Amino acid sequence: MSLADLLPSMRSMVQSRLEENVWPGGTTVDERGELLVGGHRVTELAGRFGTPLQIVDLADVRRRCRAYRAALPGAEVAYASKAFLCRAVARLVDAEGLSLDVCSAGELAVARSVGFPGWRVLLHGNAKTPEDLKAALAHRVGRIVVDSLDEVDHVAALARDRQRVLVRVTPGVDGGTHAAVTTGVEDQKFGFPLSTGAAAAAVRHVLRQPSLRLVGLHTHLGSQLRRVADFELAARRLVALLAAVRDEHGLELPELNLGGGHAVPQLPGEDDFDLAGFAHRVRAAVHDECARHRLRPPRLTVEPGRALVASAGVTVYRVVAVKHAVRTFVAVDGGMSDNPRPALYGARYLVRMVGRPPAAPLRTATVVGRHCEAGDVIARDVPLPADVRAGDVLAVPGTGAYHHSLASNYNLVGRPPVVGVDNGAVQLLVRRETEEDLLRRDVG
Ligand SMILES: Cc1ncc(COP(=O)(O)O)c(C=O)c1O
Ligand SMILES: N[C@@H](CCCC[NH3+])C(=O)O
Repeated sequence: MSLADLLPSMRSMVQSRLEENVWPGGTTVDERGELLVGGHRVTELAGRFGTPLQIVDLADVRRRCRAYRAALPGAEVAYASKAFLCRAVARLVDAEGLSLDVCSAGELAVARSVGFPGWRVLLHGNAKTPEDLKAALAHRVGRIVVDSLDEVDHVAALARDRQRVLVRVTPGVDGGTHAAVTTGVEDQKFGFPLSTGAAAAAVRHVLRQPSLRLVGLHTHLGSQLRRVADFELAARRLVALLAAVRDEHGLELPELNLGGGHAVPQLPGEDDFDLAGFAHRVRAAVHDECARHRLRPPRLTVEPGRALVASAGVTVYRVVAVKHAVRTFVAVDGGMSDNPRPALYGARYLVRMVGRPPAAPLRTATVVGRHCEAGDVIARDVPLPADVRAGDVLAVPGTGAYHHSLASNYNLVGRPPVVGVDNGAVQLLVRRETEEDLLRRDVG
C-alpha cells in the first residue's frame, strides 16, 4: 500500500496544487482540475489536436536559454539539438544567440532550413558518415568535434579552408548517471581517452593535417548529471592537456567545450541543476588551473540539451482502458513509441489526471502504453484518482527532451504532433504522422 492509498484526504490538496519544479513555468491548475499550460487548457488542446499530444512551452524554453546566457557571460552556450529539434526551436535558439550542436545531416538540415548560421553550428558524433561530413562542410559549420583517427582522415580529405576542429576527450570522470548515458569514462565508444595518451596522439594527428585547424578540446561527461565537482575535475584535466599541447607544439588552443548533461528534476521534490554553482566553480577551476600552467584561459562552451527543453514539455494522453488485475493498469493511447525512456533508463514520471475534478481518493496505478511489450510502461505505481476511467485525459510533465526525438513507429503507430504555446499563442509545430506517411515509405 502506498502513501496515496493511506491518505485519501490528500485528494483535494494533490489535485488543486501544482507539483513544484516539473511543469513549464507559468503552468496553473484550477479547482475543477483543469491544467493550463502557457495559458491554454490542456483538455482543449487535446480536443483540438488529438491525443497523444506533445506540448512545448516556447516561452519556458526562451527563459531557460536566457538563464544560461546570463549565468555564463562570455561563454558560448550551444543547444544540444538531439534533445528536441524542430524549426521553431531552431529559430528560437538562433534568436536567443545560442549556438547549435547537431549530430547528423538531418539535424543540420533543420538548422539550414531556418537559416541558422553555419559558423554557430558544431557537428558531433562518434561515427559521422560521409553524408554528415559533406553536409557540414557545405554549410560551413563552425566546428567539427572529431571522435576517431579515421574521422580526422575523412574530414581532412574533404575539407578546404582549414576547417576548425575540436578533439573529443574522455577524461576518466564518472558522472554517476545511468550507464547508457555515461560518456566521461574511458571505456565507452566516445572520444579519445586521456590517461592512455590517445587524446594527445589525436591532437598530433590533427596538427599534421594542413586542411584542418585545431581550435580546442571537448568533453561530455554524460546526461542527467548533478555533481558540479565532476565538471570541475574534468575541466582541470582538460586544462592540463591544453598545457601539454602548448608545451609539445607551442600552440595555445583557444576553446574548451565542457559538453552538456545538466540534470533536470523529473519528479516533484527533485532539485534543479545548480547552474550558478556550476558557472562559478567551473570557471574558477579553469582559471586556477590555467594560472598554474601559465595559460591564457580558453573560451568556454557548454552544450545543454535536456536543461533547456525537458521541463518545457508536457505529453497528453487519453485513457483507453482501466484494468484491475494484480495491480491497477491505466492504459493510454500512446506509450513507448512516444516515450521509451522508462524502458531504456528506468526513468520515472509524474502523471496527473486533468479536465475534471476527481470523485474518489487517490489510489496507486500503473500507467501503461498501447504497445506489444509488458515493459511498455509510462509510470509505475503512481497516485491517480481511483475513479480514473476510459476517456479521461492524463498529462505527463518533463517530457520536452528525448521524447519526440527518441520516438518510433513501433506497431506502426504514427508519432504524435508537437504543439507550441508561447505567451498566449498556440501553433502546431510538427503535425501528427499519418498512416499515409507510414505507407509512403513502404515502396515494395
Ligand atoms: C556531445 C554532447 N553534448 C551535449 C549533450 C547534451 O546532453 P544533455 O541533453 O544531457 O544536456 C549530449 C548528449 O548527452 C552530447 O552527446
Ligand atoms: N537519450 C537520453 C539522453 C542522451 C543524451 C545524448 N548524448 C535520455 O533520454 O535520457
